[in-house]
Order: sequence, then C-alpha cells, then structure tokens
Amino acid sequence: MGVDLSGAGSGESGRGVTEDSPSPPHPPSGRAAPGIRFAGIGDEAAADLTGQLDALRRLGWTAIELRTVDGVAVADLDDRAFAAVADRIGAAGLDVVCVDSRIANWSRPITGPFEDDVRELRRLARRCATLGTRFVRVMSYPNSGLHEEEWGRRALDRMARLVRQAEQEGLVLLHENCSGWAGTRADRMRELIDRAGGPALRLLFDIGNGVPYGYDARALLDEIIDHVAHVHVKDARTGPDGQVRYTMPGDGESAVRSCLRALADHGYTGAWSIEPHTHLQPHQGQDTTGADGVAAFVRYGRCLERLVRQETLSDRAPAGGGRHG
Ligand SMILES: O=C1C[C@@H](O)[C@H](O)[C@@H](O)C1=O
Repeated sequence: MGVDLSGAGSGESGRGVTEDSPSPPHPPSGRAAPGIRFAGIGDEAAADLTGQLDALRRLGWTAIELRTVDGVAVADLDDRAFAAVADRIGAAGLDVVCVDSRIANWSRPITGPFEDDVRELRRLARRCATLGTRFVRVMSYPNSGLHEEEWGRRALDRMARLVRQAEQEGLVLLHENCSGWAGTRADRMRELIDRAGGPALRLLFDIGNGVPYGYDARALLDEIIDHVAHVHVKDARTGPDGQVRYTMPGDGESAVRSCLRALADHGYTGAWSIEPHTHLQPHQGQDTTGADGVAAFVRYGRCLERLVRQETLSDRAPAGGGRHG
C-alpha cells in the first residue's frame, strides 16, 4: 500500500503542492476518514477572522479551532467582539472543535496567580456554550524554580480544581503535550488523569511537539492513545545548526504518517487540526501570517489531505456520513 510507517518522511510531501493543487478525490466537507474531520487553528492562517474564515472556506473544511482573533485570546475579547466572532463563524457554516486557552500554558508558570486560570475558565464556559464546543485546550504549568516534587504537587492540585470546575461548567479540558509538568512525559500524563482527572479531562496529542521539546512523540502516543480526544497536526525538523524548523506535514521528524495511522487504527474519532507553525509561533512571539498566511495554511491543509489519502489511509473506505463522519 506504499505507506511509510517509519514516519521519517520522504521530504516530498510539500513539493509542488500549491493552494490550488487538485487533491485526490475527497468529499468537500473536510472529512479525513469515517469519524475524523480535518480542522485548523485559524490564527495560524491570519490574525483577523476574515482571513481565518477564508482559509477554511478555501480548503472546503467545516471545522475551526479558535485561539485568538485580532491577536486577542478568545476569553479576552470584549462581549461585542465575541458576539460578532460567534455570529460570523456560524454564518460561515463552521463548527468550532476546540478553544485554545492560556490556562496553565507556557505563559503561566506554576507560581503565578491561579485566579487567572479560574477566571479564564469561567469566562470560556459561557463562550464555549455559544460556540457549540465543550473542548478547552490547557497545559499543566511550566516550573519556575520549584523542586520537582513541589512543582508536581502544586500542578496536580491546581489541575484537579480546574477539572472539577470544568465538569460543573459542562466543559472538557484537553491537556496538550506541550509546556508544563505533564507536558512531555506519558507517565505524568497518566498520573494527571489518575489523580486529577474525571470525565472532564482528556488529552490533546500534538504530533509535532516532540521535536522542539526533544522526545519521541510517536512512542508517547502509544502510551496515551486511549485518552486522546483531539489532535494537532504539526511537523518539524532539527537542522544541523540545532535550530528547529517547522515543515509541511510528513517532511519532518515527527512520524506524522505513523501517528495518524495509529490513531485511525485505534478507533480515534474527532478532529485532525492543523497547526503549521510555519508562520505563527505564539510562544516565540513570531508572526508572519500577514505576508501569505492564508495561502500557506491552505497549502498545508492540501498537503495533509494528500498525505492522508495517498500515504496514510489509502487502503480505507472513503470518509462519509455524520457530523463527525
Ligand atoms: O501557543 C502554543 C505553542 C505551541 O507550540 C503549542 O503546540 C500550541 O498548541 C500553542 O497553542
């Protein structure tokens, strides 16, 4: 079937792919496989909502993941701006699959004010109801000088309280393998679930974060796959100069094909949401989406569609049916 399960990447995924490159035949609704739909984090295409919606429209996908609009986090938009965002997303026929919060993320160390996270979650509860999603992306607090044990104790305590709050608000927190106490280790992710979890805590698996954080994300996936409820598609490669560069999906060292295949084989349902990082790296304060962000995002999406249809799930029944079908 010609599938590269090594995940090493042919280096050719992005070659020759243009925004208008015809994809292999696929339903126009952005379905990757039965139960799996394509989505994208809108602000990786453009800061403004017009650009974000345009990118998804050009791809023909019906699902967006929201992080910021005009550079403002969803929780910080004023009520009028938020109402306009929600109306326009609805009018564009898009579903919101997840809101990416700053709760416990790289900008909020464990010694910072917990109240910021409680307040953000409270605000997002109302907003997620309006947007029609229950998923809120969180991390698990980077350390700032505490002993390892104390860091873990405080992170677990805070996360348990946030999970209880989410449950009361009807939300589900998705912990991302990124920054934080449980960000890079499967054993800690499982400990988080065992000790702080409940129905309101699941895992978000970002395929590309292993490269910048220096671990094997493909191996980590095997240990957490039962708990994965959402996926970011990202790929990266470390150059000879030690610099991490974000690549088209399949061209880096993240074993994108193998990860997607493992998820599909495991019966994963939900979104495969692109987070290219080629033009926006929020944690590095780098944003060049203004140049050709929408076109680049669309190229990335087309590249992923091709990778999935031709190299990853080529032996599967075509996608179809249902809202998540
Ligand atoms: O701000 C962020 C930093 C990224 O590296 C991470 O994967 C991502 O999801 C995010 O929101």
